[in-house]
Amino acid sequence: MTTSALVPERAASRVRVLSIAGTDPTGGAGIHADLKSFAAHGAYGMAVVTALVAQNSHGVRAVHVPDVAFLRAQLDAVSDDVTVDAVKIGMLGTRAVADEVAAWLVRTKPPVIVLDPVMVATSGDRLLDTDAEEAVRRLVTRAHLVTPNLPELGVLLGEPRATTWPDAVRQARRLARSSGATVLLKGGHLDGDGSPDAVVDASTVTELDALRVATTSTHGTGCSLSAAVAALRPRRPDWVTAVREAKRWLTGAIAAGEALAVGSGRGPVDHLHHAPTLGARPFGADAWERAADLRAACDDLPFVRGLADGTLPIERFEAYLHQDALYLAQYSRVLARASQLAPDADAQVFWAQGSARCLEVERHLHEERLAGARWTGPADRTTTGYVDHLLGVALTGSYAEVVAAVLPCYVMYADIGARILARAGDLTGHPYGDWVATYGDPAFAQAAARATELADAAAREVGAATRARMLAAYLTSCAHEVAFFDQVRVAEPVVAV
Ligand SMILES: Nc1ncnc2c1ncn2[C@@H]1O[C@H](COP(=O)(O)OP(=O)(O)O)[C@@H](O)[C@H]1O
Ligand SMILES: Cc1ncc(COP(=O)(O)O)c(N)n1
Repeated sequence: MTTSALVPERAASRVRVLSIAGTDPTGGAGIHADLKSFAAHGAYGMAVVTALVAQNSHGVRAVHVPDVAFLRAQLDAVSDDVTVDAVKIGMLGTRAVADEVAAWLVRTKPPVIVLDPVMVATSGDRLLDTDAEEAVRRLVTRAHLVTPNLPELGVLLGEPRATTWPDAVRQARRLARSSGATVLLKGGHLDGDGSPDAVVDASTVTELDALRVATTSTHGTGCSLSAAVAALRPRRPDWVTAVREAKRWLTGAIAAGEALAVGSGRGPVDHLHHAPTLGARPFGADAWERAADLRAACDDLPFVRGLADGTLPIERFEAYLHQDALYLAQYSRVLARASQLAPDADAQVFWAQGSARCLEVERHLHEERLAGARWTGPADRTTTGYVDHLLGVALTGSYAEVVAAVLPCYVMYADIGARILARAGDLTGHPYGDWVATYGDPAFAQAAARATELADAAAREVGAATRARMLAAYLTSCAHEVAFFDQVRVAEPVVAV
């Protein structure tokens, strides 16, 4: 008696799908690709190994097929314990393996069986013994969907490989009629601008067009597609719906494959291309690197150099401080907005304290440095430009976008402050020592690090579109920071608006 007979069947939150296939230690094809494909479609993946394959993006080096008794033990270990909603069969290797899998299918009768009749890898290496072809033909009659490429279709029918798409579709019809399986005919091996596939059964042909992606990242495409279809089918009404969805996903995965930088031959596809924020670098580090040019531009500004060595004329410094005070009064409102939108009490407190601190600094600047009627003018164009950007994000953006927009003011000042402090050395007698000490202070660096952490956390909660808006808001703020440091050489006296 199996344990499954003792335990009542529970409703499953995810489709439980099993891959029976060979391995690829570089993760592009075989069970490794299948498991990624299952996960990419929200299914719970399992795998039984038919053959161990030493391969990479250049080709197959060696194949080891374990004894079929061990294969049977793996298969039974799964089916004795787990309800299998769908099975995907890939590389079988030998006739004995194909027959063992067929016998297991007869014993367990999985409700969805997808057979990828793997014979030759993209690299040209054989993955199926010639004397196993007949056993695979028999297996086709036990499958619900079979997914041959053009050469495999020819072998399954005992006919030459089709050279045109209409010929291939006719062959697929013959296979569907003779086997009773639905055929997913794959057109990846055709020449031309398209890479069409077709779902063919005894009475209907549904063609699915797709553009051919100009790439060498096609290792494991057949594995990934058949696995995706197997994962989807239990929760889709028919084969055409499941295949259409899987193919759209695969075309995107092929297009994103090269960016993975895996291997120097025919590389794998990116199974997770549709979830670009999954595994992405933390927002703060990513945005910081993308702003490298803007940050570098800051270092060469006469204002920054003059601040560091103390040669900046005092009127210019005061003009800057006056604009800074006007800026801080508005920046404080945007930090208060971040506090208002914050997802938890810790974040709410951090932004509220930041908001209050801005107002304190602004008051302090006026009292200490800008006493007298001279510095009462309005905000200039550079200041209003920055403030308008921040207030715009605060008005229409989500918490994550507001946090991204305010972040550069923390991190760029902490960075510049620390570097000016290092360059200035001893601040005794330095005309701008108080300013340098404020932003070079480790406490300010700590606040910048905490603001970055909160931006990282916010970015983890959002989708790709919002993350892109976060990045845009951040980089716009960085550009405004550069302009702000540069304003002293642009206009003197400051132009009021
Ligand atoms: N360059 C490409 N651009 C877009 N789709 C492709 C490309 N190459 C293959 N495909 C698609 O990948 C899937 C696998 O196709 P194919 O290469 O024919 O099978 P196999 O990987 O089994 O040899 C099919 O859906 C096919 O249309
Ligand atoms: C274990 C295993 N199974 C299948 C393939 C075919 O892969 P491709 O889709 O590149 O032809 C492979 N290379 N390795």
